[in-house]
Amino acid sequence: MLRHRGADCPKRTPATARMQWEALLAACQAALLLVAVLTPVLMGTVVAGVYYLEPSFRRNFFIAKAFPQPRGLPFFGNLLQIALPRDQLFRLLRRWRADFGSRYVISMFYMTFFHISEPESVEAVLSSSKHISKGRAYHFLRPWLGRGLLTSDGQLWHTRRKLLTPAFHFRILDQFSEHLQEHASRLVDDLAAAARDAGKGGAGLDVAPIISRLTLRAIMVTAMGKVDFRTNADSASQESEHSYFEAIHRVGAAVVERGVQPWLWVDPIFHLTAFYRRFRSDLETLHGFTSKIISERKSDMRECEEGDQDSAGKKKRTLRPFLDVLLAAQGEGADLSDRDIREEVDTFMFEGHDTTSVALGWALELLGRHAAVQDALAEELRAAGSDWSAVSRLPFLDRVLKECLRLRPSVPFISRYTDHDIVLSDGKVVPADAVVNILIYDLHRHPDHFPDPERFDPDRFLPEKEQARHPFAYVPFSAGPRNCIGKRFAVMELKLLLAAVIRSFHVRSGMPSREHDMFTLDLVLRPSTGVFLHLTPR
Ligand code: HEM
Repeated sequence: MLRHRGADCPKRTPATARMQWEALLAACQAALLLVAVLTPVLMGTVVAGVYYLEPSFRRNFFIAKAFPQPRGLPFFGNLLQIALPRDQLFRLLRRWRADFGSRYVISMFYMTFFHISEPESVEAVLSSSKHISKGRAYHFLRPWLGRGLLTSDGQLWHTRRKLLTPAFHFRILDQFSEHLQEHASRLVDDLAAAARDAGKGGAGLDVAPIISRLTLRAIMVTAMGKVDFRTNADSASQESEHSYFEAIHRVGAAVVERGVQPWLWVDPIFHLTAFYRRFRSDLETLHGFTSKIISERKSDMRECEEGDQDSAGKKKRTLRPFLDVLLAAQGEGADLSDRDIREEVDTFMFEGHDTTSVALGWALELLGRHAAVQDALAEELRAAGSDWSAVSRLPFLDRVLKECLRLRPSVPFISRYTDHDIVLSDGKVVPADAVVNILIYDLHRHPDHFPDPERFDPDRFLPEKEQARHPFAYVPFSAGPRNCIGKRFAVMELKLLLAAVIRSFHVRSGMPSREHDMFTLDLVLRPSTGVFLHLTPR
């Protein structure tokens, strides 16, 4: 039976309404009080739990007190200071170097990070065969690069490094010089065409995408054996190259942004974000691009297999380029799955083109600010002629390139986990199990080792000056057992490309004059907007 609702309800007088309102307020206050009491208790429990479970956090926290630290908040540490866009973050790191020196720490929650940029500590970390595990930032590269040479450690890293080192032997590099010279001429043609289209006005031409395209093709033709890229790529290939670059830029940015937002370190939380959906689709693009390179090379190799045997039908022992080394090792039964090979190809495609691309862009930009150095270099190149082996030995070109990589190191920071305590000469200790970030950008500006550090002066690398300097004051390719495996390749490529461009153009910079405003924090020293140059044919 239906009843009329109003019949049973007590009448709502102003007094009952006030009482209900007060009860509601009291309930809210109680709830707020509960939250206020419980939150610190909960946070305290988490912190205490982590400290209890992980004694190294506790130990490092106290040891770090000997180092200067930017003032942060209790519990959060410096977290809120680093929650910045990446270009501002780049400048913040420079300010911290100016304010706190070349050894300081920052913290986030219970974690401490040691920032170093002076040769003694850098040597202690890099020269050791013990501190070879990579820091936390590299974990975020794993979905992309897996356990390739850059991100792996332990026995796996040792085995792969041994397998791949011969792929960068100087005899192999000699074979590459012809390909690289072809690419150098192509770069000059592409720049000339783009400069004509861009005209003379404005900030000039953004050379970064043109150089990236060229260095990507150079690594594909040489290390990956993709010889069809010697000729002009068709429009489908150009489109997939373009998507590859865009995906690399976004994934690099995502890795840095994840690194400064600790809540995104937890995979299940990261996977809930829109950020992750974009990241996953970029990974598909990157992995699709490299898988195609591998499958094409596999079928090319099957076709060439017979030519690989001597007259007695035995396999010839030859030095092979990078991808062939991996595929041959797999064919001979090495413990290398298809996925392992793809992870190495992803690693070398990225390291092998993005580093050289930013290095060349920044070298041209620096020369575009220093006309006298540029003219002296052009004169040395003119006198040398076009023979590659002569170019590789030119002393001024060598010094110019070194100075460019000092001021604009392609890899501005690297990171390690320490294996054991490192006692520094002043008695301070960098403890075991700590994350040490080596700020190469700041190291190369240490005023004790590079007086008037912002001045562009290739003569800092005259032989007598180099010999007098601390060997770990200048490490653009890192140093010690985990140094850059592609250093010789990179130097050869950069010398050839730089020589070709300077022989063909007068270069003038179109960038803002304030140095640190041009960069954004990334895996490589990426420009915030582009690398703008005015190019005039010589
Ligand atoms: C200007 C060019 C380059 C610069 C400045 C550079 C710099 C570096 C640095 C600083 C590291 C150490 C990274 C770390 O410790 O986290 C490194 C490692 C590495 N580089 Fe390069 N690199 C360049 C070009 C290349 C090229 C052309 C290749 C490949 C063809 C390459 C492949 C690698 C690989 C695979 C590693 C990891 C090595 C290992 O951990 O054993 N790099 N590079």
